[in-house]
Amino acid sequence: MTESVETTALTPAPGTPSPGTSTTGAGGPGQSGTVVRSTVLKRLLRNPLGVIAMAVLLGMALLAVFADVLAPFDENFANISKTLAAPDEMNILGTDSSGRDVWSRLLFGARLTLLSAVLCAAVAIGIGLPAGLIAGYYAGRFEAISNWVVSILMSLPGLIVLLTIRAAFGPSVWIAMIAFGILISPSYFRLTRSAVQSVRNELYVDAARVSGLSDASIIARHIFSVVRAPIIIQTAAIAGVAIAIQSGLEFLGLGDPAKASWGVMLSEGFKNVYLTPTLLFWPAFAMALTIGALVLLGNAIRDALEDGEKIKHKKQAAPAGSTTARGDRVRPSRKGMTTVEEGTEHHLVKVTHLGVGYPQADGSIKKVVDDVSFHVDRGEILGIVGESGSGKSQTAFSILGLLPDTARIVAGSIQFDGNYTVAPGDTKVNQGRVAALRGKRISYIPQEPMSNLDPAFTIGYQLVTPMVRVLGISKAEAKRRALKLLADVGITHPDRTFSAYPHEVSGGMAQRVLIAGAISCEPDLIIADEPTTALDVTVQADVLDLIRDLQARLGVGVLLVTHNFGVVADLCDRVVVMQNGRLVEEGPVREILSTPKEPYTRTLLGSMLEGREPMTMLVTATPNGATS
Ligand SMILES: Nc1ncnc2c1ncn2[C@@H]1O[C@H](COP(=O)(O)OP(=O)(O)OP(=O)(O)O)[C@@H](O)[C@H]1O
Repeated sequence: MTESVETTALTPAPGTPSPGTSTTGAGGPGQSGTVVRSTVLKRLLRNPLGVIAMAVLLGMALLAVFADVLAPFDENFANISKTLAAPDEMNILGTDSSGRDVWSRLLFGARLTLLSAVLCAAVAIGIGLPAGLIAGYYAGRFEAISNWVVSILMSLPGLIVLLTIRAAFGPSVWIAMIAFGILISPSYFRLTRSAVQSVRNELYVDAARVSGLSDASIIARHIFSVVRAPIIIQTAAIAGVAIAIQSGLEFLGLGDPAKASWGVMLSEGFKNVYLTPTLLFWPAFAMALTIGALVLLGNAIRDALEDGEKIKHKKQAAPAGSTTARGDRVRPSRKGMTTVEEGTEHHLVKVTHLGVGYPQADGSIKKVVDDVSFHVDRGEILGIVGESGSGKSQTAFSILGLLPDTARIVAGSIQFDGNYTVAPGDTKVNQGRVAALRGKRISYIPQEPMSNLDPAFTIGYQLVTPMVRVLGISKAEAKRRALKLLADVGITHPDRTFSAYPHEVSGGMAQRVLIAGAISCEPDLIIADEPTTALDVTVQADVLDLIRDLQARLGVGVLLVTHNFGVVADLCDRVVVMQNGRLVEEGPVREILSTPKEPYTRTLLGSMLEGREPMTMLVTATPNGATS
């Protein structure tokens, strides 16, 4: 997830297992090459059909662009003494019933026909793509209204609408194509919206949000990349349909007779089909060639995108971790402490009587966090422990400002470094304030490392981009820092991991990458949500060691969400025990472990000692908070 920057040099912790020993993939031993993605264009050029299609379309485009130069006559120049003439030196494809040169009209017709197809596709994309992106990403009211508009547009009889527009505005091909573009924009809308919906809730999108990226950046970087390919394929098909529709209208005699187009020529040829069949053949041939090339190109692009990956062998990079990980830690001056808002006690994070709830169908609000208070200071690790569904993540997400839209703050407040991100009486987290903190002063280590990395980008890219944006450093500098960070978190071959895609590394290595990203902006607070749950047991200890080591070196505050008291005992200074959304007990870890006061804490501890993980309800809570 987070991708940001570390300016310090970290020394691996004594006792930290040999980096990379527990990982596979890019850093795995014995790997002789790295999987890389060849570009779509290269794959397209290797497909003969793709090359033919591109050549045909390029040829058509060149003929259209240079029509003025290549055409021996004006499109409407008529030699009435030479009608329906056979091909000769002057008129290489003959003349039509008005004595106009067929070759010249084909060239000018190509210009009009291709431009009108481009206009139609541009209008459809211009409306459908942004609307689909917004509706898919934000959902809510915009999506509901868009769905209505789309349904209305789709229920309109297209041909009748076009005929009406022709009657109202005259035989303009441009107006007809704009109207047709609007009529087919729902196809782009629906395509885009469903593609966005499929990734909207991916963890790497949440992770990008946590790393401080704005919605616009997330859409441009993570969401748009998902719809780009289908849009290109669809455009090839739509352009072909636009040519067919436009020519069809003109064939019916609804076009502008003053302009040469393939449709007008078809109509003219049809009238004289018995006298000069070639008049019909040439525009039909040009249309078939162009539409066929568009269809083939769409297929070739689809094949190129589905063509997976190839193995590119390259020299093994020398291990960099051992050397680059060494060095004295120079922690640059931290952002100044902000002023403490009046009437507050200063802590790094202070949660006071927090309540979070979700409105129910009957109008009531179901509280999932109820009257929870705790604080985290710099340099300490606070654990929030509790069984599944006890409200740990909802509490952490309240601090991160990542609660779902439907969630309500029903009570209490949250302060970060003295300033309210949820002020008393607020019903929502102050997104303006939290967005400025996320990725910079608050970072997040997620539960599932793999889902929090965008599969479409290399690990290096995902580390470098936020550094460039947040720290304002050059790409080269960001790359240098990223490589060092990767070495610092115990990755054996930072170079190789840097250029690897997420699917090429193991879960343990991905979690190390995310930890590198989380510390890269020197945050004041790291929120780690079950950071080891998704990992192999053999890797869990490594990752916990790493978090402990980094926390001690950087002096940051850590809020560790876990259901596992073993992890708390291993890592935390203080612990908060939660059950059914309420805080059951709080105190120093040693104290809670040795003399737990509450029965629920004892049960939770008991399950740990028995080696069970308390993932399910252990104790039934009574309404007053007591346990049975
Ligand atoms: N979007 C939502 N709408 C309604 N209820 C929700 C929503 N998200 C979470 N909840 C409820 O909030 C309660 C607390 O959930 P939370 O995710 O904080 O639990 P948790 O202690 O972190 O559990 P886990 O370890 O399984 O993640 C649960 O009962 C859950 O069903």
